[in-house]
Amino acid sequence: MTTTTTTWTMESLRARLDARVAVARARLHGATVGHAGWQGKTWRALAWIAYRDWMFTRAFALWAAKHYLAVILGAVIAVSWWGLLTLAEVPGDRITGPVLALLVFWSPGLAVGLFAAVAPATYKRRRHARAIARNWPAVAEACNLSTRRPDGAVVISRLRHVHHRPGAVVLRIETFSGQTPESLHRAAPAVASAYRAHGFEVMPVKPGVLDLALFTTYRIAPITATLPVPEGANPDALPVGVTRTGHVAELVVRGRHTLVVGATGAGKGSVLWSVVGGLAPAVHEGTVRLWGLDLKGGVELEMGRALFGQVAYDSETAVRVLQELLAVIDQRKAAMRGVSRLHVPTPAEPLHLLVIDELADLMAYAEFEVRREADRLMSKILTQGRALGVVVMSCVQNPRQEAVGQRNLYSQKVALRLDSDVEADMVLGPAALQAPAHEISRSDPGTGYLVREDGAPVMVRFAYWPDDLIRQTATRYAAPATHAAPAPRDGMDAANAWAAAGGRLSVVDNLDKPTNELDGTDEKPARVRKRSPRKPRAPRSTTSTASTSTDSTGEGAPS
Ligand SMILES: Nc1ncnc2c1ncn2[C@@H]1O[C@H](COP(=O)(O)OP(=O)(O)OP(=O)(O)O)[C@@H](O)[C@H]1O
Repeated sequence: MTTTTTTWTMESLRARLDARVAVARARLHGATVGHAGWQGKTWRALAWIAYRDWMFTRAFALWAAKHYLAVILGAVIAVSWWGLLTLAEVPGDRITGPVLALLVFWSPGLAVGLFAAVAPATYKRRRHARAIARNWPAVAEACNLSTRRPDGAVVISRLRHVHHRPGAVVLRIETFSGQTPESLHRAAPAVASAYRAHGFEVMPVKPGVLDLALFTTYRIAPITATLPVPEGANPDALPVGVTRTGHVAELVVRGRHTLVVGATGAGKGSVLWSVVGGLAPAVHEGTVRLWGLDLKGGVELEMGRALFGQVAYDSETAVRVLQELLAVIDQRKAAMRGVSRLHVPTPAEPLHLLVIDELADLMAYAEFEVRREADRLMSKILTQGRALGVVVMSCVQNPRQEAVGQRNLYSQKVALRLDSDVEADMVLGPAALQAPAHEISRSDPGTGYLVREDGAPVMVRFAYWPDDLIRQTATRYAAPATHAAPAPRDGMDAANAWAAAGGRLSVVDNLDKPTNELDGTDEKPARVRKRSPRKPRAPRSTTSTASTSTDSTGEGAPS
């Protein structure tokens, strides 16, 4: 009881102290550099001078500490010289000579100080790089990047150079003869830990040489998307955000199924719209055709409805959409047999991308019959569609088996913030070690790990797509009428977008049609059987899909 009271008191004291310090800092800031007008400008100028002065003094002091003999010798010579001149009462100037002597000994330190004052950031980076290089032999030995030759000499992997990128310091490391590149990969976590990095990324440069990026920050600053341009809409390298090294993060859409997993509020919308919005110019051009399933009643997709050919907002329609997509696969199979092994999108034969927002609504929470049919169709699409130009991007909150039974059929994964390490492991498998998605902060929505086919995870901050931008993109790049234009709905975004885009399909044409019906489609709607009382089920070991085909290339036989 006493302990609780003490803890509470200590905590409340600390909180009050923190609050007071924060208020005092804010006041000081407001009264000095944050002040508007000439007073603020004067304070800012003084702060600038003080900082440069501090950098000069610090750099010189560090140099002097290292070269203390030169410093002492210079001081002794200068003082002695001046003393002798004074004692001997030599007429004339007694200062210039001793000062020049001092400068001769101290000039390297003064030059370093001047450099630090003029370019403080570069100075700091260089010092950091030198410290890393200095520690490298010890780190390399401790991380098993060394070997002892028969003559007793110790050979370590060579650190070619160290350079800085925004948020990261990159070590270029070279193998010694007899060492495999895999050993460098294996040692990467230990090296990152030795340098107290927030994370790491391994990028092969050429045989035997790789770049090891050590992250100096855990966060990637948020970015907001802008209206996409046609040059960017490349399904082979679609820009979707930024990496921790400040590079543009690119997602391969063609030939890959993508699974996006993230807890609620993790930013799945950012991934979805980065892909859909990024591809919008290609959609408009006709080389990409979008299909959408949004069983949350269209809350997400309706905003950019004009970009989609077909959408389904309920599970029965979703099954029909899946059947139509499977029909595309069957047609393509016949057309491509013996001609090509990877579909090349053209306006006549576009890349079909099925976007599913909340996969669990279809695969786990729908009626049993619907679930079973959806599971069968999805398995076929996932195993056969990839090379035929039919790819899937599924977003889901819960990565557990019943929700994403086919997760092994997705060739690349995006793990946004997850609730536990078990979930990270479930989604990413062995890559979870390098991609702790459960450690992503709640305050960083849109941040996640992209794990491509090669299994190497890259931390990415996906671009944020505000609602207005989505509407604007849908208006500017609406899908062609041949992509089964949406039937305008009263008061809904798609209708507005479509009308603004020129309404290539007249409202009247569509009035009597169900929203997502294809023109000229003579397919019958999916037969959804009424649910009968369920018999007690025998326990299942695994779902049929996962057990029959785990071929990550997606070319295995359908279940
Ligand atoms: N890339 C981003 N940068 C900054 N903020 C973002 C980003 N992505 C999302 N957010 C913020 O996080 C909020 C939640 O994002 P979003 O709706 O996409 O999450 P979600 O994973 O789809 O959640 P749910 O599964 O509950 O629908 C957004 O309203 C937005 O404020």
